[in-house]
Amino acid sequence: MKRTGGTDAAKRAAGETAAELVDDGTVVGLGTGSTAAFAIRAIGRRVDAGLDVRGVATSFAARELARECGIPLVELPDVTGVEPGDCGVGAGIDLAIDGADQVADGDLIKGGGAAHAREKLVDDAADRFVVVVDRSKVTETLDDPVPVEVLPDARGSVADRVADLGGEATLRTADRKDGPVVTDNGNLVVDCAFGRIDDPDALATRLSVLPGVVEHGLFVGIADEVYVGDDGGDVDVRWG
Ligand SMILES: O=C[C@H](O)[C@H](O)[C@H](O)COP(=O)(O)O
Repeated sequence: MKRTGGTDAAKRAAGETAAELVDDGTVVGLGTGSTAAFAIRAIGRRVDAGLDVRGVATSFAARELARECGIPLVELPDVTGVEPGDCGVGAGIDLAIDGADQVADGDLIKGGGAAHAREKLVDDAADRFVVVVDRSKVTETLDDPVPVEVLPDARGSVADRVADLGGEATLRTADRKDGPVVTDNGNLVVDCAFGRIDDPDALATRLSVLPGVVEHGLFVGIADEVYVGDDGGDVDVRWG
């Protein structure tokens, strides 16, 4: 679920500071959401000024924004290898910059924009994954609902299994669409409320093995640093 407390000034500070980390001649993972968008626009301005970079988009929305900003794009298999037995021989992703919905002790909940499956692929493949958030996202423990992308036919069975785990699943719908939200991958999202998540790693493992789950929004042990922006334009680097 999206937290709406953060200001644009704080998001801009985090996103634009992280965009300065992009080195010439590298491949950068381009995150999804309003905070990552500040980073994408800043990278676009650096490309205009001569930066040589290739981007790997984490969603349809990130791809459209990167195109608009003039960032040359490649697909994930182009940089990770695509032939059988060839995985990992490509250039790889040097740096990924992406937002989050909640951060506690360096672990994340993502997927407020239903993009977490591809985000996890790209962010995890990066040598360095930098998260960009405003202060409203940082909490002591994770306790927001966890977005879970499911195969459409599995929405009921996953909801039942989530209940067995002590959670409550709600099929995500959108304000301006009849019916459920459909992800970029053609799947559905159930938001699973567990209350306070004391052991995110254990919950991540339990969710991953449920039949029909494509990907969940718990990012445990994946982030290298979290750039936390505030309204005054300062950025605090945590868990680095
Ligand atoms: O699916 C969407 C992503 O995980 C976003 O990175 C996340 O929702 C944060 O977005 P925002 O920066 O707009 O709060």
